[in-house]
Amino acid sequence: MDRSDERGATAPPAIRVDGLHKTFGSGEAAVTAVDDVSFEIERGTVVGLLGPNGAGKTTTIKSMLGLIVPDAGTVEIGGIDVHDRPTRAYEHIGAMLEGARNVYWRLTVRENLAFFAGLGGDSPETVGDRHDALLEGFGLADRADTVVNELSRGMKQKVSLASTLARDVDVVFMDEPTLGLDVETSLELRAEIRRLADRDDVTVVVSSHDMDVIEDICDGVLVLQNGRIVADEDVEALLDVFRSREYRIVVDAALPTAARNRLEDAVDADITRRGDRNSGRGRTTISFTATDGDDLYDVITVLGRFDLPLRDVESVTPNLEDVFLELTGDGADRLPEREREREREREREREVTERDD
Ligand SMILES: Nc1ncnc2c1ncn2[C@@H]1O[C@H](COP(=O)(O)OP(=O)(O)OP(=O)(O)O)[C@@H](O)[C@H]1O
Repeated sequence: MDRSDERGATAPPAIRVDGLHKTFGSGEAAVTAVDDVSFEIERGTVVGLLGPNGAGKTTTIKSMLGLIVPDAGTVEIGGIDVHDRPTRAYEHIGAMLEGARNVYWRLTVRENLAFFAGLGGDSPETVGDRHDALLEGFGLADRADTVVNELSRGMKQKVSLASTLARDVDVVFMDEPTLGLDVETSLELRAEIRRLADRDDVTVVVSSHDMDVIEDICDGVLVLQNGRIVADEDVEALLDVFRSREYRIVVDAALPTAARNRLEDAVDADITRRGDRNSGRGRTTISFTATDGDDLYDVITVLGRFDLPLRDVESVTPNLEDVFLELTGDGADRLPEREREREREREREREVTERDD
């Protein structure tokens, strides 16, 4: 996105990380947690930092926050190098790293907000309106004078996020912001995170294992694996890449063995069959991932050659979790089983629809 100012100069990105490297320990016990990681995050966007356990997410976030000193590489926040000028760089940064544990349970909700604003150097007089708006936005207004200890887990989590935002922040880091919340509270928090970016131009970096949350609120994702970036994409662009590759074709017949063998050879198709084996009738579902532009035509040609009646051809929309698993290879062998389970669900739905027809 072009962030040029009136003089045509381009504003720096909210975050710029270049050549980050961190190894813990030495000799045989050395573990490289982050290995030459570089990326930029634009202002006013929500970006998910994803990766399997041990991929290097926490080390990356802590390096950005100055809590870990990297062996190599630079981090700039709003164009300011955090190593050279830490106080300036961190002036407008908030972090919610340990959920509800980073607020004071013996203080009231409003006292927590005042405390965290004070830590950032804001005086209570100047932040009153901001805090009223936050309390309102998070549905905490009628609990403003309640001691945090007496609140539910979801409310504590909201107080934690509100405290992170209690001072004027431009960039916010969040680690598993919705972990352990009920569905309704999770949705409220997600909406609030989205509003922060859309309305207040705040940049949000979210680390989460919940792909549903990431798909819901993030503009982009950074996927780490073994300390390296394996994807740095817009969520929609990433889904599009996979969307055009997954196909499912249903034919109203059982497949002859020769056809089955051809399809397995040609596109490594996953073939499931329902119906009466003896009569040869039934329905067969052929799922496959196209690796080049001809694969779909090849499959259709084989089906045509065997005179198999086509019932349905669809391109499958994967969700972010499928994409993540495929990118990281984490649980890759679970994919066919997940796909089969979804196909069984769809089959049940079709049967119900057909019965109703
Ligand atoms: N202080 C440390 N000393 C030694 N090794 C460490 C230290 N911190 C992290 N590591 C190692 O570095 C690697 C990356 O860890 P990191 O915590 O950054 O991963 P992560 O992606 O945040 O994982 P998780 O999702 O499990 O929190 C892991 O192999 C971890 O064991």
